[in-house]
Order: sequence, then structure tokens, then C-alpha cells
Amino acid sequence: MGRFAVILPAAGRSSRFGDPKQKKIYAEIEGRAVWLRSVDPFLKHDDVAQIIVAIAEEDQELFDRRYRESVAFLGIDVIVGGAERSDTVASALERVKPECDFVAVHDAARPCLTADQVAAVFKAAEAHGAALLATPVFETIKRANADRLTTETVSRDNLFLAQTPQVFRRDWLVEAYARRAEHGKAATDDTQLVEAIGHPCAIVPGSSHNLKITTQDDLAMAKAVLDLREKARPAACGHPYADEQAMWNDLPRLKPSDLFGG
Ligand SMILES: Nc1ccn([C@@H]2O[C@H](COP(=O)(O)OP(=O)(O)OP(=O)(O)O)[C@@H](O)[C@H]2O)c(=O)n1
Ligand SMILES: C[C@](O)(CO)[C@H](O)COP(=O)(O)O
Repeated sequence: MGRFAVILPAAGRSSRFGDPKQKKIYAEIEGRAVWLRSVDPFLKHDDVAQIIVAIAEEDQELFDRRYRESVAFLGIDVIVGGAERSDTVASALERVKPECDFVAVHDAARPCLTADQVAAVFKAAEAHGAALLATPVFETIKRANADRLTTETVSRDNLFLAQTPQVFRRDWLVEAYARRAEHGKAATDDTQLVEAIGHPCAIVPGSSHNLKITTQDDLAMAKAVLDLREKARPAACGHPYADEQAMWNDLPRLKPSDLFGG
């Protein structure tokens, strides 16, 4: 089995979140910060050897004050990120321990990831060298001009929405970052850079529930997802599903009474 380092980019500005008092990753859902919820599913995985959280320079004092004990207890390494997401990942990559042969990158702003999804994307990365969670595009895609008038309908065949975690052989990701200047424009995710050096990345089925918090609406949605998941837990209500993934697979066909009795 590989040894995995996990990088959580958490150094963004939350400019689209629209809350001047608090960045999205520090918002709390049922008393636990979004960034800590994003770390949680990795803590359950035996092959995780290191977790690195990269925060913004201006958040250092707040982070230390609020999370010093959690960080020490969980053995998390904290570093300062950069101006763009890829700068943040590049800095974190330099801190990965030598014994880690795979690196997972997961947005600190995706708090609804599950341990089963982590296990699936780790396994695919071991098999293919690189893997990411993604969901198929189900809606009709329009291209518009600057006046917001549609000009074209784009085929959605084989189109996917990229999520995180994105997991790579360490040597591939290091090479991709070493050559990122060749890429031309800023990469919005890490698979772009790995694809650019010639390595396809395997798609592992994600879920719309693994959403990235960008706006306040997304925070409300993440709260609803986690609330639903908490209520649907087998131990909480004694429904017949012992395995969480089996329950999620069946969810579209279930009646509320199957989950909650009555
Ligand atoms: N310089 C940056 C920019 C982004 N991120 C992180 O990358 C993830 C995805 O970025 P995004 O959702 O765009 O976050 P923000 O940059 O904070 O949001 P916005 O673009 O609205 O300012 C987030 O966990 C964010 O903290 C980062 O670590 N360093
Ligand atoms: C990495 C990512 O979450 C994959 O969907 C996304 O690309 C981040 O995008 P943003 O431009 O930083 O919001």
C-alpha cells in the first residue's frame, strides 16, 4: 500500500462568499469549522502519513488561537499558502515527507467528503497513478457572448465537473509543478498540470453532495447535506443499511419511512 500525504489548500480570500467578518473555511457547521470537516474523512484512512493545511498569512493569529489544540491533537502540519491556489499547493508540496509516495489535494472548502470517497480515489490513484473525484454533467451547456446572449450549445458528452480530492503519484505531481510555467494560464485544479505533462487522470464517481463552498447558498447546502447524513446514520435510527455507501446508492429509491421509520 502507498503512503499518502494530504494537502488542504485553505489560503483563499473567500471573496465570493460575501461575509466581511469571516472566511468560508472558518464558518461552523454544527459547531465544527468547515476546514476541520474537510480534514475528517482522511483521519480515518490508515495510509495517510501526513496532513498539511496551508492557510493565508493574515489568518495565522486567528488560526493559532482557535485551532492550536486540534492541530496538535491531530498532528497536522500548518504552513502559509500563496497568492493563487496553485502557489499554495506548490508551497505545500515542498513540505511533503520523503516517505509519502502519493499526494492528495483536497479543497478545505469541501466539507461533505466521505471516507468511502477517500478510499475509492486513493485506490484509483494507486492503480492509475492519478485520480480525481468528478461528476458527469447532466444539464445542457450553453456558451454565451459578453452580452450574455447564447451563441452555442456545447455537447455534454464525456464532460465532467472536477471535484477534489485529486490524488497523484508524488513524482508526477512534483514534475507537473516544476513545469507549471509552461502551462500558460493559472491552473484552477491540479489535474490540469498533470494532464499537461502527459498523464491522464482516472475519474472516480463523485457526488453533488461533495460541493465546494463558494457562496452563502453553498454553505446552507453543505449544512443540509451533513444534517441529512447525520439523520440517516444507521446507528441514529436503526434503518437496515449497515454500510453508508449502500444507503447512498439506494437513496433515490427510498421512502422517508425506510430511513426514519413510521
Ligand atoms: N491562494 C489561494 C486560493 C485558494 N485557496 C484554497 O483553494 C480552495 C478552492 O478555492 P476557492 O473556492 O476559489 O476559494 P477562495 O479563493 O477562498 O474563494 P474566492 O475565489 O471566492 O475568493 C479553497 O479551499 C481555498 O482556501 C488557497 O489555498 N490559496
Ligand atoms: C479544484 C476545484 O475545486 C475543482 O473543481 C476548483 O477548480 C477550484 O476552483 P476555484 O476557481 O478555486 O473556485
